[in-house]
Amino acid sequence: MTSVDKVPVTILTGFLGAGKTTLLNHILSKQHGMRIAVIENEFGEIGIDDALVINADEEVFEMNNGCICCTVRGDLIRILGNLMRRRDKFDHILVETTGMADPGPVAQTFFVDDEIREMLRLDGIVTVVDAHHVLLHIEQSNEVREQIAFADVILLNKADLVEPDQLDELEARIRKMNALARIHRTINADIDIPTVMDLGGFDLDRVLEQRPDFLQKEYPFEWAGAWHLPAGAVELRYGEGPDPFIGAMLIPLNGDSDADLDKAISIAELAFGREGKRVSAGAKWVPDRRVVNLKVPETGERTVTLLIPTDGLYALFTEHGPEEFGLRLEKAGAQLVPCKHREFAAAHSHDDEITSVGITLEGALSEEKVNRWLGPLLASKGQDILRTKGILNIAKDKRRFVFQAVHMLLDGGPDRPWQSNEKRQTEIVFIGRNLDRDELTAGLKGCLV
Ligand SMILES: Nc1nc2c(ncn2[C@@H]2O[C@H](COP(=O)(O)OP(=O)(O)OP(=O)(O)O)[C@@H](O)[C@H]2O)c(=O)[nH]1
Repeated sequence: MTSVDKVPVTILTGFLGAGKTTLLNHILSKQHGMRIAVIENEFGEIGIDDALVINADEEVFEMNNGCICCTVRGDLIRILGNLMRRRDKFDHILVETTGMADPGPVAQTFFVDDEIREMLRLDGIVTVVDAHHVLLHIEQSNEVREQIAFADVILLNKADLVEPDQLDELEARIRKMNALARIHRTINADIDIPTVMDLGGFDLDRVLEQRPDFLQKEYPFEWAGAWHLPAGAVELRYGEGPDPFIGAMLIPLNGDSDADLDKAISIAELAFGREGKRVSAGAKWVPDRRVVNLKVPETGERTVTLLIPTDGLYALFTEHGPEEFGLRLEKAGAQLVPCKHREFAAAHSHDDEITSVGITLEGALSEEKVNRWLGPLLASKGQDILRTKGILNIAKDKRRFVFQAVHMLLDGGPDRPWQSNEKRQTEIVFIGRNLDRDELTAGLKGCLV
């Protein structure tokens, strides 16, 4: 299949509340003659975006429960595969990521999966930037920096909320993070569709130049070594390291070929995805198919005794390279040298501090009480509460009240009437740091009539 026949894909990214859905709605409502299939990935305990995306003829596929760049990448590949069986129905695919996604691994999907690469081509990464909040986000979020660095096109959105000279400064700052992206200033993500949808190809060479390991698969461990180990006790010694606990796993190998190590790698990948067990200093470790979390000492060294069941070849996988925490194996005071070892690109990590709290509540709310609760709540906690979205059941109103906020900027109003087959209930989701579920739930309950 030539590049022309392949279906173009656009990845739409940008931090929480930057304006991705606004851009999506703009694209879906314009007459551009393109038939677009949309794949959406939402962060948050309750999916509200459904209510915020306009009804369009285009097909929208939702992916919830996980971030597109990690756990649901398999889902993305499956949905893309299904779409390709009906490829006569559309001309372009748009993948909207969550505000928390690192676009790198999503983009990587289009280069490393053979079937996908055969049928689809990444047209580009479009990053929407919230001009009003982006400086705060650049400081706090690695994902935002990645979203800007990977972009082919950047929309410097919400230009109406920022003075022109501040916009100039912002643009200069972003330019430093990505010298080649095309930057457009927008209000309500209002932009010519070809400017974002017809870029003619994601610039893989540019990305490879900046990140030579872009196409390298990521692993949940950084290092593996193979040793011939004698049956009985072997000492594993280590010292201070980069994390309070470091995961490790010992697996018997059938032989010392690359294929044998590859087999062990697959086992270790699965095991590192599950919760590990802890062993304390001085404890005995009998190798099984579980990861052991080694407690790292604040000073000095620790020893864990490995009980090797039979003479043979074993592979030890570790979350960090051995030199990072002084790891070595010893038998009767003599160091054992691995017969081979391999290094792996480590998986990216997320800002784990950002979580979501979803609340569903029956009973009608007083609009006045909601205003009295929500406004001050967002004003006082606006630094921590990054994003709020909700569908409210307001007393004596036939219509749903749909609202959303980015930090403390609120936006919303009455929406369509509640349907007869629909449960009248309030659904609200908060995304941010230090969220107190009980306090938020109590606050919402206090708005009941
Ligand atoms: N003032 C102003 N508000 C905007 C602009 N663009 C979008 N908004 C508002 O910003 C809020 C968030 O916009 P969305 O498009 O939902 O943002 P998003 O990136 O899809 O948000 P998540 O999916 O939660 O990450 C909405 O209330 C929009 O109406 C703009 O250019 N100016």
